[in-house]
Amino acid sequence: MILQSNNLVKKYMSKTAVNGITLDIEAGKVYALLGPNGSGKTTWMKMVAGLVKPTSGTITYKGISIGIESKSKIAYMSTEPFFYNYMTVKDVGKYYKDFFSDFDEKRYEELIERMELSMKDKAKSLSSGMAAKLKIAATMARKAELYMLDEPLNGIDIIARERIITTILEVTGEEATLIISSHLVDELEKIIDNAIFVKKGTIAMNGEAEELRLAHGKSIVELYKEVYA
Ligand SMILES: Nc1ncnc2c1ncn2[C@@H]1O[C@H](COP(=O)(O)OP(=O)(O)OP(=O)(O)O)[C@@H](O)[C@H]1O
Repeated sequence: MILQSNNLVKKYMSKTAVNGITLDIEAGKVYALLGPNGSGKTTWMKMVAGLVKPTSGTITYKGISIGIESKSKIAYMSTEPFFYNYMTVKDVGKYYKDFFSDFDEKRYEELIERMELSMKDKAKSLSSGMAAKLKIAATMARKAELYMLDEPLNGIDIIARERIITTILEVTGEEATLIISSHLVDELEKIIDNAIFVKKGTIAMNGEAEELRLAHGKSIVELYKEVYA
């Protein structure tokens, strides 16, 4: 087990965003973190990334509480923009390199090319889809152990999505662990090992994708519709 979330709770005033999530994440697997808007996916990821403090419960990464050590091994891509308008794509790479010692410039160059972006592009001139690709490239250029991508496919056209998913899987290799949050279930169905269904801050269903399909005689897409109907 690489990551353990034990009865994790996050309350904002009267709002409970995460209401007791217990999860074990295994190394080398690809997880889909599924759920409709407001179900608590982002809040859970932010707690794992060490950006939001849990109200109660514990999270350990390789047996140690989330902190400086885990932050250096976990690459988290938030839904929020992370670069400034005046930056070029190249500047974004430099900016990231300053923050993360595991940032691999060569890998960044390769990713920028695969995303069909140019180092000279100005961040402010990018379309929202291009900016989304840039964010993925910067995150995946880190040689992290665990990648957590919050809604990476949002704003990316349907043709590019499949290619981007393939790129993500190729660049991380077999050993890395991936947690991808999305409501675009059909795009993830083919590539995931495990599916986690989050509903109103709790886990509604969780397991190996193939086992879930066999046990219920349904695809993950069909299960998604059933869980959130
Ligand atoms: N900083 C905050 N202050 C108050 N409430 C918050 C805050 N962050 C999240 N929430 C609330 O917690 C709940 C869970 O939000 P969260 O962003 O984790 O959901 P999500 O599953 O990621 O949704 P989406 O798919 O829309 O991104 C929502 O009801 C949201 O309004």
